[in-house]
Amino acid sequence: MASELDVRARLQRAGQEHLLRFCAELAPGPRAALLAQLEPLEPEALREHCRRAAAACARPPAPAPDLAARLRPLPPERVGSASGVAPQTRRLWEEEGFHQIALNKVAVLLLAGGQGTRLGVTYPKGMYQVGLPSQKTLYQLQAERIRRVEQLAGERYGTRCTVPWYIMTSEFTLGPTAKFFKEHDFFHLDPNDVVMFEQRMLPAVTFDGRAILEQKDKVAMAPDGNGGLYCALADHQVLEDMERRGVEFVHVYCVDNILVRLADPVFIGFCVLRGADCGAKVVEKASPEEPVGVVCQVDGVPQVVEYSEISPETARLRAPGGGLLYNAGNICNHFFTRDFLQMATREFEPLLKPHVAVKKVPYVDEQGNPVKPLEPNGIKMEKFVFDVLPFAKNFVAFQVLRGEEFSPLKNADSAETDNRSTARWALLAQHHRWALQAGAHFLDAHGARLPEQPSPPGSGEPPAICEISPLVSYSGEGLEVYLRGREFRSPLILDVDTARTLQA
Ligand SMILES: CC(=O)N[C@H]1[C@@H](OP(=O)(O)O)O[C@H](CO)[C@@H](O)[C@@H]1O
Repeated sequence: MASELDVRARLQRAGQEHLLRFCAELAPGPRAALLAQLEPLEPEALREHCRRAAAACARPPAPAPDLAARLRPLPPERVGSASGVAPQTRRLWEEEGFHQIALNKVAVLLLAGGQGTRLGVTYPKGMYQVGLPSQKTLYQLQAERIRRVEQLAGERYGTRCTVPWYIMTSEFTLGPTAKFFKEHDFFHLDPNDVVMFEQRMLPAVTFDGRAILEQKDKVAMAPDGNGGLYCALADHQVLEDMERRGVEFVHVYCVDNILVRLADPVFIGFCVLRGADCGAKVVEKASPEEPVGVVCQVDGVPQVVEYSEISPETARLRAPGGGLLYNAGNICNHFFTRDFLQMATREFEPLLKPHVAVKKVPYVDEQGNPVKPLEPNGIKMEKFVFDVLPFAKNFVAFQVLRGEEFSPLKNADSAETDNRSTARWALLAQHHRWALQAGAHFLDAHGARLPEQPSPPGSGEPPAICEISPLVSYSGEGLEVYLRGREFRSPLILDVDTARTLQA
């Protein structure tokens, strides 16, 4: 363990010695904890971090004034579409994706280091359940989709295959996530194929460049953003693990989208056949104000411009056809080749510019009293996972249908959108649609037929409740054998056992 003297000398070099101002009065335990927290902070990096934060704060807030003039939509040749192509083309992409999965060349990587502040929970978002009849959590849905996609690929190619699941956590989420997976027996995945690793934390900084003490014995730290991925991959030799397993293609996604298609064979196949090193799934933006990044070009180079960094005027611009000019909403589903990730960790990461978020950060005042600020007082610096896109040699975007693939859980129920109810409805509406397409009919409690029009996205609870286990169907496939021409009382939970009974 580092001595106080040692840590003090390092902090002096970083210009952050004030972090030890209560050290003398701390009991041995808390003092050791504080020193342990401070020890890993590299003096030069800490100095630079605090300087950058203060400098960024001194500039006028985003968006950059000249951004609008440098922005263009992506050229159509860079964009593929899951729904707008001939079925045989889609099948070709899907087949290629399954083939790569069957060859054990595909992994999924979950970004799960966030704190769920907007959602208002103190535990990792993946442990949240939105009130489905099955009470499954986001983690369970994701685990089951992995199992199903492995099964589908395995059946097609007569092999047993594995899609390893890499999970990037943070100091906040690693402990509870690991415990949750153990308690749930890794949702019947092989624990060797679930690899958790931790992203780094960075101190929150005041507007004048001083790292903030949250308690006398604790620095206010925040995860370094989902772009912390690249440092974390290097810190924990994750790419070496991928190489050992023969993984070539990685589907990176964020935890909160209840409809996420893990290792989506169509997306993977599209990217592989296009020879892409880097890809992003997009949906049509729901409105100019929707808080999603836009995939576009800046100075002719593909990039995501985050919702917090585009001006409302630019977001509202219309294309000649009447739709939004910047319509490609980023759903935080990315494709990377392992080679590209290798270069990202070695070469591109140091070039990524951190983004600034001004936040209310609890602190201790000069007397050591804890203060909960009412106004923003601190800066958190984050890197974004998509900021490596401009380095891609061959970037492609892939447009998918919102109702099939995107319903994020961001907010508490008091918000109008992207909350627990909208996520639950999106999944139930999708499964209702799949069941109708497979020829099912639904009855109410009195035995009367329920309406058979699939409800449009965003229209609340579907007329019949039907939840289909991802272990039974990944994207609506294979349901006819259980459902065609049959009547079911709502609610129907089509899990593996029910499916077996129906088939018999
Ligand atoms: C840094 C980053 O990845 N931001 C993403 C991410 O936003 P958050 O508000 O950070 O959850 O997910 C959005 C989709 O849900 C996507 O549109 C956006 O660009």
